[in-house]
Amino acid sequence: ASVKTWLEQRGWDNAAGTTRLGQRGWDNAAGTTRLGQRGWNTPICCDQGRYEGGDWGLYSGVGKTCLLVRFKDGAFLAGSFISTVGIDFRNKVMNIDRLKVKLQIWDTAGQERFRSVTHAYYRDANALLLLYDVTNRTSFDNIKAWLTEIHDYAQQDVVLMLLGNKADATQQRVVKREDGERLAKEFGVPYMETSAKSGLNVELSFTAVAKELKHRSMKEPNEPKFKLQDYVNKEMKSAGCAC
Ligand SMILES: Nc1nc2c(ncn2[C@@H]2O[C@H](COP(=O)(O)OP(=O)(O)OP(=O)(O)O)[C@@H](O)[C@H]2O)c(=O)[nH]1
Repeated sequence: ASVKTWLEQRGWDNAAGTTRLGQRGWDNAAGTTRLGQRGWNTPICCDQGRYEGGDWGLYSGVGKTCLLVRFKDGAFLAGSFISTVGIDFRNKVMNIDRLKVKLQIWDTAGQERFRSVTHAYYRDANALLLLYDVTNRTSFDNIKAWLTEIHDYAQQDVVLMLLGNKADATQQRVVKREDGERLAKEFGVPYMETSAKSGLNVELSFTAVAKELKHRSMKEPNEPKFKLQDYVNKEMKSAGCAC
């Protein structure tokens, strides 16, 4: 969709095509604007999926909350696992291309019993971070079903990223990186492996999504298209990452 269409789909008026980021809910100098309040930029971490038969399974524990806490506070939530109830919100201010941006991030519960709640939220998301757990084959196998679900319910041009989390757990790994890459390629979504425990690619994944959204809203007619996967590859390469 054109930028104009994209903005209109989100209820922004762009008649003159001249409005700028600050007017669109990107954080201002006072740090008071909330993207989420304006229908903006709300990546969700989610892990639900559907078995072939069509029933939903339980996909709790892939590390959504830990990834978010790592991103927001730079820490790893070690110890006992407390499952998210319903939905949780966290805000984080980032600097994107010299602009201060506040993201509102929705952390969804992975348990089946909360599915109707979480379902309602991803329809309004501007971006979705879709997680599986590299130590849990079922969580990976159900990504296809989850992508179908996104196709059916999320906004048509939602920004997507597939993340294989728990990459630090080398001993327990059952899903190869190549499998994740292949699946991402098949569905045309950017992909990388992350670790909430070590911090691997956590900042990068959120930054890449925020950049994509910012580029979409700010795009000048002659500006080249921002390519999320290229950006991610370049950043990983320059960090010397063999991941
Ligand atoms: N080794 C390792 N463990 C992780 C990582 N991320 C999360 N965990 C562990 O996985 C378990 C579940 O993490 P959560 O972040 O609570 O999982 P969740 O996906 O939010 O679960 P729900 O809220 O039930 O949907 C916890 O015991 C974490 O310590 C990671 O990157 N590496």
